[in-house]
Amino acid sequence: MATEGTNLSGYNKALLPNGEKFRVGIVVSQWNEDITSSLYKGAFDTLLDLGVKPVNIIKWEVPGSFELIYGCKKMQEQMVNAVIAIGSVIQGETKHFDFVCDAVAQGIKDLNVNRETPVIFCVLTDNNKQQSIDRSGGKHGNKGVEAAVAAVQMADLRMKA
Ligand SMILES: Nc1c(NC[C@H](O)[C@H](O)[C@H](O)CO)[nH]c(=O)[nH]c1=O
Ligand SMILES: CC(=O)[C@@H](O)COP(=O)(O)O
Repeated sequence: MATEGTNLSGYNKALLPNGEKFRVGIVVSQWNEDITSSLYKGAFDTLLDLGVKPVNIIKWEVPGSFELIYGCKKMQEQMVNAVIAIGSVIQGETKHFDFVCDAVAQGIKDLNVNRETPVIFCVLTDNNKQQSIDRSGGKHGNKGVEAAVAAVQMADLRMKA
């Protein structure tokens, strides 16, 4: 199902684990900062709503989405239960978009495969700015909210597994 017709901000708190015991690291790209700051706010506010304590949310910034790979790798070493990677990649004139998106997706996949701390993929890969706006607090909701819910669920899974 595409994002169209769903809402990225919808969740049922009663069906989710309590986040009070979790520490969550969030690595945020500075490219398209208007978009990534909205994604971060959605994630931060949702983590608090799910019981994560403010002192247990660690935020780092990196230059661009490509650097999320390295930033998340180092965040995994910070004794956190989950990591959220936040970025916004928007198609330009060249194939650079394809290489950045593929590299980041593969790099974050590798961090999940090769290490124990789950890394949540909260990277928008949009054809244009309006699609990014629609998915970071616009008509389709906020992917940062979706990412925070996934982070708490995966932290809980890791603790049980
Ligand atoms: N065009 C976008 C970029 N490009 C920058 C790269 O992510 C990287 O920082 C650079 O190639 C140096 O290694 N990054 C985004 O996050 N979003 C874009 O739209
Ligand atoms: C995703 C990118 O790197 C892209 O926005 C850069 O734009 P361009 O392809 O026009 O150089």
